[in-house]
Amino acid sequence: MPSPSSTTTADPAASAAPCLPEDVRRVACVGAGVIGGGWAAHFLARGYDVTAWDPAPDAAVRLRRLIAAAWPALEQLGLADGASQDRLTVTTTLEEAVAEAQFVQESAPEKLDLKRDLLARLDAAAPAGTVIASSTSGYPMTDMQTEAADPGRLVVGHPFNPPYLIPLVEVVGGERTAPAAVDWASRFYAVAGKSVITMDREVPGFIANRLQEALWREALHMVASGEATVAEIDASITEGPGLRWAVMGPMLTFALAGGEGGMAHMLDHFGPSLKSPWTRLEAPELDRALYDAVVAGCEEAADGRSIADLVAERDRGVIDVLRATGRLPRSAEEATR
Ligand SMILES: NC(=O)C1=CN([C@@H]2O[C@H](COP(=O)(O)OP(=O)(O)OC[C@H]3O[C@@H](n4cnc5c(N)ncnc54)[C@H](O)[C@@H]3O)[C@@H](O)[C@H]2O)C=CC1
Ligand SMILES: C[N+](C)(C)CC(=O)CC(=O)[O-]
Repeated sequence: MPSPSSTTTADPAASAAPCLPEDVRRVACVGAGVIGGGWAAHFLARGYDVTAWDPAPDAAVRLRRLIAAAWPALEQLGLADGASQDRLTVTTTLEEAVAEAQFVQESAPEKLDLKRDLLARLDAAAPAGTVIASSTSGYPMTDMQTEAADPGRLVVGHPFNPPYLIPLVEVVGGERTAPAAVDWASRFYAVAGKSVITMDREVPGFIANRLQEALWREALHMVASGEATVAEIDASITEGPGLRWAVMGPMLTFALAGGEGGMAHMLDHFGPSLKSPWTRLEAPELDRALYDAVVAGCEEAADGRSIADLVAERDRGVIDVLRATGRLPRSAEEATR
């Protein structure tokens, strides 16, 4: 859990927020599907009180089921003192959910008009100054903050699925966001156990999603043109570059492709031959045939495993990778060293 308020000093950069990031105790999660539920699980495991609201009639049941399914993985990661699924309150109105929130994470469907209206409602209902973050996977905050009375406190806090296991969150403001709100959110996420990349401008697609989109575009293109199957695309990453990327990003990985000469030799050696792939890449048409091929390919790849089976398998695998790469202690003995 974050340290108590007496150990922190006032920070003028965050003076608009009602409390310091280290002092947050109550977080609201608005929208409680895959990502909102994942955020709720993360914040509960970190010892926060969580209030959640979602308009779907079965939302509370779904949310509690998602958190219960995530909890074994979270126990392996190590729960904060006092962390409990019982610290979740599912409210019947949005206003109740955010009334006492010290931070709000919005994870509603990716529809621009919906986000605009919802962020304005959250802004009207949340305590003055409380920072409100959107999980959007691509809308610039400038486009979402248009209806809010206090757009200065609205930021993007883009997570990766599942937010309770993948450390990264990308933080960026919009044209009308106060820089102090971006700083506050970045600090809060770090206190709450996330790895934070803070952008100083609205990068289209943020950073990680922009990279994923390039890969995904090519994957779809290859399926559409019959160049590769869904299974081959997945295996090409899990049996190939994906193994390296958990250890070292694409830049340092390719620096090693240059041997002793590092990136300079890699560029001298391969640069001219790499230019042709960059210039021939094009976006595929997501037509019915491609849609069906990708869905059927994924069903075949799942080979009878349910979504719940795959979630559990992914969670176990990610925890193993976090351990193997030293991001988590490898054993109970190492944890106490
Ligand atoms: N699924 C993913 O891998 C990722 C999604 N995101 C972003 O997270 C956000 C949520 O996406 P998912 O959780 O995947 O969607 P989802 O469809 O699983 O969940 C959305 C939830 O929002 C609720 N909802 C509908 N209308 C609402 C409203 N007016 N106010 C509040 N809640 C409402 C729905 O009942 C549903 O439970 C989107 O902005 C998405 O781009 C970000 C990172 C990864
Ligand atoms: C598919 N997606 C664009 C919604 C994915 C993300 O935004 C991040 C992730 O979890 O990979």
